[in-house]
Amino acid sequence: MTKYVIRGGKPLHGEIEISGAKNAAVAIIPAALLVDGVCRIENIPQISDVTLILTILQELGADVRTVNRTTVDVDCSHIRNGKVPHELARKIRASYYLIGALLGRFGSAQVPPPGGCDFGGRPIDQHIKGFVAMGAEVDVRGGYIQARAKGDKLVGTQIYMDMVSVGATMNIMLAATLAEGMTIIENAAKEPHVVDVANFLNSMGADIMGAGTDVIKIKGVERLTGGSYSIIPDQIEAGTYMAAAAATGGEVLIKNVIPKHLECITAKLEEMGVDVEERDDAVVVRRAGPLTRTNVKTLPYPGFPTDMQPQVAAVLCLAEGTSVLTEGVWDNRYRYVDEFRRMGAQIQVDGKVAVIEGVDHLTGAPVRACDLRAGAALVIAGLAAQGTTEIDCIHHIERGYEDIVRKLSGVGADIRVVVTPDEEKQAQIG
Ligand SMILES: CC(=O)N[C@H]1[C@@H](OP(=O)(O)OP(=O)(O)OC[C@H]2O[C@@H](n3ccc(=O)[nH]c3=O)[C@H](O)[C@@H]2O)O[C@H](CO)[C@@H](O)[C@@H]1O
Ligand SMILES: C=C(OP(=O)(O)O)C(=O)O
Repeated sequence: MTKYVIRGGKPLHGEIEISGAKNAAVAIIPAALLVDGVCRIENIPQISDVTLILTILQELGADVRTVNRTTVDVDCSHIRNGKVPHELARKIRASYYLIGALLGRFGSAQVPPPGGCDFGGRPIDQHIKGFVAMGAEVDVRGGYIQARAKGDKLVGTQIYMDMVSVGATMNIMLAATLAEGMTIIENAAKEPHVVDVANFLNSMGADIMGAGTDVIKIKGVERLTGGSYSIIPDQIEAGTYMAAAAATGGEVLIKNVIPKHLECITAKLEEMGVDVEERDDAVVVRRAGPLTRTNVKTLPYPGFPTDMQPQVAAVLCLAEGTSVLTEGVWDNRYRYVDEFRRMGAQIQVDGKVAVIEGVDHLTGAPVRACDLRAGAALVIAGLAAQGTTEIDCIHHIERGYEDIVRKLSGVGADIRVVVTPDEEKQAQIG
């Protein structure tokens, strides 16, 4: 088994460079399926979710060429509309974007239900409602979501989302790009990655207006041709390192960010006594004094992101006083709390509300990452804790953080990857 071993208690000092956004990349790569030409995609994060989604595109016949560490050329001119393989699709949530993209390009799609972090249910009824409104028939047969346009093409229409859904907004946008006429998404999600996907599609020849507001208008076009596009920096990766600096103390310059995207996180850290200085494309996070309690509720953008909820919980565990954390997006995103308790955290959970009693210090312990951000939160807790923390199931963390060990070591953290002898032996045997 591969673990992270962290000897905590060291304030972080130095600089960290943020990679491209996971949640934009895993939608932009499937969006390339709509393009009849070469898309050069830059600032791609090196994470396992990206590798997987690129592999799925290759299985569908896309030509994927690595240009350099963060750039790929994706040519989907000659793709087939095959079934998306189960074993790949079920490993990630973002495989659901293949439904919108293939349906938009070919008028039909066969994609297994998605995977991703387990927060209770992760329904896709709003995605399906959108496809159906545009003239598709959708059912589940033989373990596949089967979607087919009744006519030759999908037809634009007005779609009112029952709740703000990032995934459904982007999936409908993908399906509508090559549809006939105008699609209007009302009550659309406004996340930075929604805007990024719209900008990517527009740069390839789409006609999308209003991304970043709650009404998005997509005028269908005949064809998308190639181009080049650079993915935005990862808001959540940046927020995670901001939380790490807040929890450990010290001073960290976090580079290659869009400070506007971080304001929801910055505001909460400042309430907790952390100093955040905004620069053009960087933030400096400093903490010298004690952390103070606050309340946090996760909400769709520009609210506090649910993908930062476990990481901010790690900081609140060390804040003086009682903090109330409310999860406003998912039913069950507190599965990590038992692992925090192993480190001495005092947290009570009742439904969507967690009450956190700050403690003077956490202590290192063997813990397990149950999902991506829960794993990142354990890293933060381990960095701040006294003693040694061993985190297993780190494959969850590697779905979404490029080079986390190198980046943290670069700011003075004592964190190592340890492969247990059993695994080493297996690797030698081949
Ligand atoms: C609003 C929000 O913060 N969404 C996050 C969510 O997006 P993701 O796309 O996974 O989730 P959604 O935004 O779609 O879900 C938001 C809420 O809507 C509900 N829902 C969603 C779709 C649907 O068809 N039916 C339905 O009921 C969900 O149960 C959830 O309560 O995880 C992504 C990856 O971690 C993040 O990048 C997104 O920022
Ligand atoms: C939950 C996340 O990812 P996914 O939806 O891909 O599981 C995340 O990015 O925080």
